Amino acid sequence: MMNAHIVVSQVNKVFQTAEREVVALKDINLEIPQGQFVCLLGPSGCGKSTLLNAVAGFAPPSSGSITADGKLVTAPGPERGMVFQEYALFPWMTVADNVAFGLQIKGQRREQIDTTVDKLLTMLSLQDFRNRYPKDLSGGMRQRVAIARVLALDSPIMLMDEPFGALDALTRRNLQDELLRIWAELKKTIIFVTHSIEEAIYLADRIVVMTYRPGTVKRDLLVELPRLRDPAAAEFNALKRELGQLVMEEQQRHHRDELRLAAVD
Ligand SMILES: Nc1ncnc2c1ncn2[C@@H]1O[C@H](COP(=O)(O)OP(=O)(O)OP(=O)(O)O)[C@@H](O)[C@H]1O
Repeated sequence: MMNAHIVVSQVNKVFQTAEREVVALKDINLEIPQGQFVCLLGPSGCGKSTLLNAVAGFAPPSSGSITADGKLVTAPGPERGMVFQEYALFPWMTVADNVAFGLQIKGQRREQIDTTVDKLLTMLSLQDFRNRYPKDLSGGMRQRVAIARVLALDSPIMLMDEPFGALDALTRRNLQDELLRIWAELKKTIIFVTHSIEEAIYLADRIVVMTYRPGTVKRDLLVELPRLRDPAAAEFNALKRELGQLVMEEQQRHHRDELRLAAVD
């Protein structure tokens, strides 16, 4: 596909530690069209964050290439916004100032910044919290601020590393619904890392299951269920079982690997 929004081509990533070499990514090829919601799924250690960080431009691949909008990724860029699991807010700034920060850096005019900030605070139900500081917010609220901050930059691509991992189930579902609504409205391309099978099926157009060491693509499938999806539906559960089997195989590899390493120590 020539006009894919993100193209990951023959990407490998090797970490060299004192004791050994870890092949975190091996022969990864992905073409992600504009507007697709992709979940990277797999157990701990299978290279999901490594792949996301490579697309973000934080840590380049050892070999292979990544392009976004046809341009080679060599560093972080404004067209790729990143949301981390840790909320990464400035503690000394209010909610509104945190959201405005990136726009100030860009040198936008005050009125324009205020308009954008108001719109985003409304979109994420944060209007009543605009003058609060991060420490006075719940985890869910903080993550809303982190999402608003990335949305302020209006990047066509959003990269999300387990953004809801630390939240309780209800808050998590709430933010998932919010994210789906925003995604449908703004038509962003999203790469979302999770180790939750249910979260991946609930959110994604496409799920890429990864293997553990080396990190390769084990399964790349489209989720055709209509939204909003019902986790209690039979099709949802059939997919959950299928993916559960795949993820479990990799988890067992992880476990065996740890036992083997413990035996060597
Ligand atoms: N800086 C590093 N140096 C050495 N090894 C690393 C480094 N970063 C990651 N790794 C290894 O690369 C592999 C992939 O790690 P990565 O963090 O991408 O996995 P992950 O799927 O995102 O897991 P998690 O869900 O725990 O974050 C792991 O085996 C990890 O130990």
